[in-house]
Amino acid sequence: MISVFMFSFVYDVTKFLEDHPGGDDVLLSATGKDATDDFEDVGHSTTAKSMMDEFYVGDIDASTIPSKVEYKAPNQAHYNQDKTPEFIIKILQFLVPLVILGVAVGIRFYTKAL
Ligand code: HEM
Repeated sequence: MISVFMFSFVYDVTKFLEDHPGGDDVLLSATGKDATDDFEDVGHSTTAKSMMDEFYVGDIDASTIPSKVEYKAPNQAHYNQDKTPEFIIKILQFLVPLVILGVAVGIRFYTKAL
């Protein structure tokens, strides 16, 4: 049985797969999850909605729906891949441009003097 869950009801769409105007792939990908939003997003006609009675097999037992699990970011320190202490990186970020600038000014000064 290929069933989709919508509006707190279960529908068996096994026999409808080949006849569904939207194709069988959308029904198959909606199987085993709440397809209410997918169904609503398509903007199914009232004819489509009345057809659903044909495929109704039962109500969803609300007690079996898992409560929504909120994502919690793992509580771990920032991973420093190259193991270089952060303060050295900060000093280098400041020093490297200064050194480049110094070398550039030095070259300019030296070539001008010649
Ligand atoms: C028992 C459940 C369903 C029935 C009876 C049904 C029926 C229909 C019907 C009659 C149409 C033709 C257009 C219309 O009259 O609205 C249609 C189109 C469509 N349906 Fe369903 N449908 C069902 C479930 C679903 C689900 C769960 C999805 C998505 C996961 C879906 C996706 C689509 C798509 C993408 C179209 C094509 C829309 C278009 O080309 O404009 N349907 N369906």
